[in-house]
Amino acid sequence: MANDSSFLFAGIRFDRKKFGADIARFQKKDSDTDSAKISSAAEDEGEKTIEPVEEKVAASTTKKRKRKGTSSETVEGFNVFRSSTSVAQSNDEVRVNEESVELNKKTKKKEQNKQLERDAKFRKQHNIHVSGYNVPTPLQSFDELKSRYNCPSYLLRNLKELGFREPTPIQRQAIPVLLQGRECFACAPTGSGKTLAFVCPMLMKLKDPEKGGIRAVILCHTRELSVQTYRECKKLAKRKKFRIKLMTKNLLRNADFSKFPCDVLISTPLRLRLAIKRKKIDLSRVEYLVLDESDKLFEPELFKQIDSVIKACSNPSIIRSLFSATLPDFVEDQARELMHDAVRVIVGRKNMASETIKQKLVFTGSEEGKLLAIRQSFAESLNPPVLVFLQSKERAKELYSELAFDNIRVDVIHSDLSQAEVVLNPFEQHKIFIGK
Ligand SMILES: Nc1ncnc2c1ncn2[C@@H]1O[C@H](COP(=O)(O)OP(=O)(O)OP(=O)(O)O)[C@@H](O)[C@H]1O
Repeated sequence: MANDSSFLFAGIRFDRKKFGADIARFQKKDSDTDSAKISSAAEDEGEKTIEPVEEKVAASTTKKRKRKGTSSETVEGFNVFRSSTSVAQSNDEVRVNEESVELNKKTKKKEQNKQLERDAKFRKQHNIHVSGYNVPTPLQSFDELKSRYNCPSYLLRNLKELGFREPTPIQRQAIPVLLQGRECFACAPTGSGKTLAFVCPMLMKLKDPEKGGIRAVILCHTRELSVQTYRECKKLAKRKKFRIKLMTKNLLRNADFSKFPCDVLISTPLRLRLAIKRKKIDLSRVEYLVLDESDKLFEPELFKQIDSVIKACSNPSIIRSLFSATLPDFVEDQARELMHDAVRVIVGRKNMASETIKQKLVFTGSEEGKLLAIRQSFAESLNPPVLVFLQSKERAKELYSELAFDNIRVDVIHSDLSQAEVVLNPFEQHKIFIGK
């Protein structure tokens, strides 16, 4: 229609001088008057509005042309087909892209499933049982510490020098779990290498010595165990200047904990609790907390001390781990309350002794029967060195006094004896050693 009207008005001249006042009036009224309004004004005022109409028409034609111009590329001639081809092409491309993404996803999923199967098979082979979300692949060898986790060379060298060729089952699984930054509660038999399973990832996480405060805490339920853990730590950290400290009585009494350069602190719960209460030791920077022999640590008499240590380690990104030879249900319940998204790793069967230890249950009928059975075993089959564990120090003392009069080399160890009185290596002495 606009084109038609432009034809109608073509060639007509408009005397702007003559109709200047009217033009001004119209412009004042509404500068944005649309063509409909102008055309109605043209109807009212006849010739007067011809030029604006012409202008508007021209403008609208230009606009239309412009619009046409913009669309003409796609509408005219072969462009029509070209545009539809390009749309089809881009649709094809999108489809192909989607298909390849889908394929990639499927291949990835397949590969993941295969890896899960391989992991399950490997765990079965090593008697490792895990539960928890997204448990990392167990270690095939210590070399994987380098290839998968970029383990520093000092640590690999130390492992080699200590003669550790292959990781033990607990090490195979607990190390990757902790290196992934996951919390972990682990249960593996006595002597299965649990210490290395938590010290190795701890040293890797700490990377380098730092001065800012205590960064890792290992809690052990007895002084003897804490000394042993301290020694293991020192051996593994050789060639790296980590400040590894053992919380001794002396340290507790004399140290200025406000300036305490320490990367790793090893302590019993009672000493650490005293340091928190009396010396205001700051544990808020601790990134790594290990509860070793956690079944003992969670027993009622130690629980209060553990609780205050756990509360003092207030760093929100702390990684906590529990290691134990047995995992009673009450410990597991407490561990679950304490930890977030933890992985449970059990080697062998839960609460079972090592399969390399032969066990025998002997029915003796009465208390006296026990003594008789022990004497009989010594006479028949048990060759010293032998360790005899008893429930309490009273029972240890009793058995010692009974056996001391027999013709055998026997010694006793319990907490009433001073460190000087304790002979620490019964195996060198070839004795029967009775202890609590
Ligand atoms: N991968 C390994 N290869 C060979 N020996 C190892 C390995 N890991 C640890 N050991 C050694 O095995 C012994 C027992 O290790 P460790 O004391 O850590 O066991 P554990 O599971 O903590 O025992 P416990 O429950 O009595 O504390 C140690 O002498 C340790 O040096």
